[in-house]
Amino acid sequence: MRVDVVSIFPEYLAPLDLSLIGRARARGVLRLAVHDLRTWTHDVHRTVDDTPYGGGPGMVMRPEPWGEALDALAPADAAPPRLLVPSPAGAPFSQAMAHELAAEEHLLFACGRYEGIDQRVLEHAATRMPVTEVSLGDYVLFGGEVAVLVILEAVTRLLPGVLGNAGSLDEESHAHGLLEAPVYTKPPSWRGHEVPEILRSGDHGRIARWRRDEALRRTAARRPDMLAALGEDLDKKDRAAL
Ligand SMILES: NC(=S)c1ccno1
Repeated sequence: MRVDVVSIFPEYLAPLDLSLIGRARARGVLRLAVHDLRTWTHDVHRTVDDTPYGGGPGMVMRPEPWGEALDALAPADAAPPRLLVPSPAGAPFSQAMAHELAAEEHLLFACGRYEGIDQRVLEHAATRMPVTEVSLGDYVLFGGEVAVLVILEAVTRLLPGVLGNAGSLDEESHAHGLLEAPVYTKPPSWRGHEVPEILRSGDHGRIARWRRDEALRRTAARRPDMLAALGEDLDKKDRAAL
């Protein structure tokens, strides 16, 4: 997978050199490049923003640098990337979207700052590539860079060969519409707290059932919306756990 990130603070993306993402890059599983938007400015002050039409507080990111950046990174003679623009006004990011993005060949992230990017940049981009405004949640950040770190971590870990134990993906939260069950390791007793006996029984059938029941109970308590979405997918044993 190829990923390009455009930002006025490329150093914000430095964590993408670390840990499992850094290793995926070193192995060529992820070909990632971070670009400074000011590369595509031409004035002495390398200006990327201006006052908003219609008045109001703050500044808006000018369309010209963005237009040239997208022309350079998504040339008309190449397969178009999927353009992702982190924004509080975006569609909610989810594990399902992470899986969708993990199947893409080329992702292009545009990190907005100030009051945002001139809307015509997204409108023009949409004439030649898929554009998705995406939100991590109902809150406002200084810009899109932190959201890119989160999204890229969620996506990269789904790429083949990145996680040492791909089985981890099967039981984790949101893998099958439920929150994951609690996990335990040695010692069996710790400060008066015991590991559930079932997990030390060696009975893998009963252990699997216990984990499913715990996941159902946790989901019912913390995310009833997720449980409701499962609807008919719950069988009699599932309903008995609730
Ligand atoms: N909620 C998100 S993703 C965001 C981006 C910029 N500000 O908030």
